[in-house]
Amino acid sequence: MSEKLKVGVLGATGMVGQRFVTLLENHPWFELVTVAASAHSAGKTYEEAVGDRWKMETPMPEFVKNMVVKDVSDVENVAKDVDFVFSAVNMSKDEIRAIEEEYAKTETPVVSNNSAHRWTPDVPMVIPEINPQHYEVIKDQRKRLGTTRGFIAVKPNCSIQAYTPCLAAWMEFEPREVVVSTYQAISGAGKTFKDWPEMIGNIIPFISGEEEKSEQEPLKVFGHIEDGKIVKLDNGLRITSQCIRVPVLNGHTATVFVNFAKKPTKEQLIEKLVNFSGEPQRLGLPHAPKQFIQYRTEPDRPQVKLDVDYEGGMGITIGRLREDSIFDWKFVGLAHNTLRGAAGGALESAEMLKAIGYITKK
Ligand SMILES: N[C@@H](CC=O)C(=O)O
Repeated sequence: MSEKLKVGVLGATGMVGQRFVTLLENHPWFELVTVAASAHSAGKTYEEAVGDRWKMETPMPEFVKNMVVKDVSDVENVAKDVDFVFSAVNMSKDEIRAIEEEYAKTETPVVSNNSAHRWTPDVPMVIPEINPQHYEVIKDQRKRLGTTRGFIAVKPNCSIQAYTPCLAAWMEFEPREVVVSTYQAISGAGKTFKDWPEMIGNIIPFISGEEEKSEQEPLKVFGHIEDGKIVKLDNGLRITSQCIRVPVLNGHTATVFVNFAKKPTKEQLIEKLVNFSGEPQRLGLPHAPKQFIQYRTEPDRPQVKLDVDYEGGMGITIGRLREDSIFDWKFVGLAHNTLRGAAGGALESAEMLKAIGYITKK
């Protein structure tokens, strides 16, 4: 492997930013050289800026402690030293849309965890195992932005990761009506039990904007490119959801009911799940799970404590697939929300973008 690509993390002090920092320690292809955050953190060392707000299970990596945090709004100053950036900035949606475009216009690719650009029609929203073909729209986005190298790519919401891969694996059976309830960990809100003690022994039946994302984002992931824009799937697949915050640190669980146009057998469904793999597996990307979806036959799986870290938090665990009295089939899925569902998913996307030539040395 030639020289590593230099990367910056925008919003490096928040929970997703911390996850990026942790995942980038000793990355074989990428070297973290710049951390950027709000003006309040700028000028401090990373260790000082984070203070007692370090939320990862492992200690802060030594290599980042003395890096001086840059002001994320000082776009030219951040962009000059990096080949691309990960974005986990914490601003209003309008501000995020604007600043991510500013970075792209400095010819710096942006791989974003934020939702702000998910519905920009020429911005690919990719789960690399499912729809890497959507990266082709980057050439149209570059025309709009007037760039030759810079672009924005995003990943979809964490809440969809425990069931969208199943629907992808089962597309030939034509899933139609899907009813989902998600049970979402508190790290999805950037919190631990220390800073959200109200969640101990509690359930909150509302997560702002989450149900719309859970219902609509899979349709863009399953969409196609038409005239330089991604058009969402319109084949009769409809998803309805309820999203609930539960007292779990990491791991979003989903209970799912599905009707199909062509009802498959249980054996067919399981066979499709366990054999589902994509370009990340074929290319052997550093953060690609070897087995993307595991199926557990025990009646009490998936369990957060036993399964959330499957394949380093990048795999999905499915269980309890059984016939339903109203729908065709029902099952339970689990995905790690800050790994597969956030920083890990964005990192796998960046690895894919490098492997297929969209992110290169400046
Ligand atoms: N919006 C999500 C983020 C994913 O982890 C949530 O609140 O859980």
